[in-house]
Amino acid sequence: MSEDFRFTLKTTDGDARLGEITMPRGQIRTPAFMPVGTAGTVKAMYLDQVRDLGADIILGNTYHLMLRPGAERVARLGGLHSLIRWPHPILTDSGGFQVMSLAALREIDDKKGVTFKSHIDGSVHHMSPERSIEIQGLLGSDIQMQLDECVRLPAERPEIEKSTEMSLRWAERCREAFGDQPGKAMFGIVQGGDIPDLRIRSARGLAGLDLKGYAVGGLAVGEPQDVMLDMLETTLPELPAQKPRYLMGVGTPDDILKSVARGIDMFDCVMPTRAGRHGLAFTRRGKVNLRNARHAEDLRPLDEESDCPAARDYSRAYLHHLVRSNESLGGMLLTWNNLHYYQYLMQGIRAAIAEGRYATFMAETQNDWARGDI
Ligand SMILES: Nc1nc2c(CCNCC3CCCC3)c3[nH]c(NCCc4ccccc4)nc3cc2c(=O)[nH]1
Repeated sequence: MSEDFRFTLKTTDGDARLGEITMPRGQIRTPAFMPVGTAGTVKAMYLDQVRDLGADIILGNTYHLMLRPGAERVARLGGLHSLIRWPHPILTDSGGFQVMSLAALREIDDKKGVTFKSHIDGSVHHMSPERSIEIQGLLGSDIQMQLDECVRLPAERPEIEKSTEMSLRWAERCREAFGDQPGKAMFGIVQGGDIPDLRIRSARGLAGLDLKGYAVGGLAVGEPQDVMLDMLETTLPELPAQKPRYLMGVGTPDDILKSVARGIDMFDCVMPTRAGRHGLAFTRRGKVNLRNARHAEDLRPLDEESDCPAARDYSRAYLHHLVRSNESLGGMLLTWNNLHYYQYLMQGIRAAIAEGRYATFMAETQNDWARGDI
C-alpha cells in the first residue's frame, strides 16, 4: 500500500498525455472517464459491473450524501467505500455546483459559504469551505474538490471576476482545512468564465498553492464547444505539467477527444448514465435513439462486434420496446452499453497516445461517428 498520492506522466503525443495516478486504494489510468455515482450508486448499475467495464474511479456526490443519509451517518456506517462496496478510489465534488443546480433558496457569502434549502425536505443547510472538506473527509473521499462557485455563461466580467476571486480564497481555506492527509488529495478548481485573463489569474493563483491536482471548472455550462476548447488552451499552459488536470462535467465523446488533445487527464459526466435512462445509446457508429419508431422491427443488435452483452445480444426492436414501455431493464441495458462505450473510448485513447498515433485515432473515431447508424 503506497502511502502517497503520485501522478506519473508516462508519455505525451502532442498535448495529449498518458499517465497514471497511484493512490492507496488503487491506480487510475489516465486519460480517465469517471462514472458519476450520485447518491452512492451509479444509477441502474451494479458497481462490480462498473468495475468490469474498466472504471478505476467513480464520483460520489457530496450534496446528495450530506442531505441523505448524512455525512456523519456515512462515517458511523464505516465510510462510503465499505457502505457501497467500492474499494477503489472515489472522487467527490464539493457540493457547490450541485447546490446551484438543485437546491432552493440559495445564498452565497464569501465568509460563511453557501446557505441553501434541501430539495428533499426544505431543511436549511450551511456549507462553508471548511465544512465541505469536513464532509468529504467523513465520506472517506480519496480525491476531494475545493468548494467553489461556478458562474453560468453567458455572464458579464464583474460577476465572473468577483466569483473567481472568491473561489481562489476558498481554495486556500480548503487547503488549510484539508491539511496533510497522505494518500489523499485535494484538487483546486480553475474558474474565470470565458475571459482569458481571469482564467490565467485563477490558474496561476491555484498553481501557487502547490496542490496535488487541478480541475478546470466553470465550463460545460452553456458555452459553445469552441469557447470551452479555447479556455482549455488558455488555462492548461498555466498549470503544472506534472499534476493531473480534471475537466469537470465533460462530456460527449467528441468533447472528450478534443479535450484530451489539449491536455486533459480526467473527465466526469452524467451523459452516458442519464442518456441511457432516456433511451439514448452511444455506439462506435454514433448515437442511436431507441425511442425512435424506426427501430421497432430491427432485429440487429446495437453493435454485434462489441464485447458488451447489452450491445451485442439484444435487438434494437427489444430495446425500443423496453424504452417505449419505460421498463427498468431498458435503462439498465442502455446504461451498461453507454458506460461500456465510454470506457472503450478511453482505452482506445490511451492506446493511441501510447503508440504516438492520437491525431489519427481522433480523426478515424470522428469519421466513424459521422458515417452514422449502419
Ligand atoms: N465543483 C464544480 N463542479 C462542476 C461540475 C460538476 C461536475 N460533476 C460532479 C458530479 C458529482 C455528482 C454529480 C455530478 C460541472 N458540471 C458541468 N457541466 C455538466 C454539463 C452537463 C449537464 C447535464 C448533462 C451532461 C452534461 N460543468 C461543471 C462545472 C463545475 C465547477 O465549476 N465546479
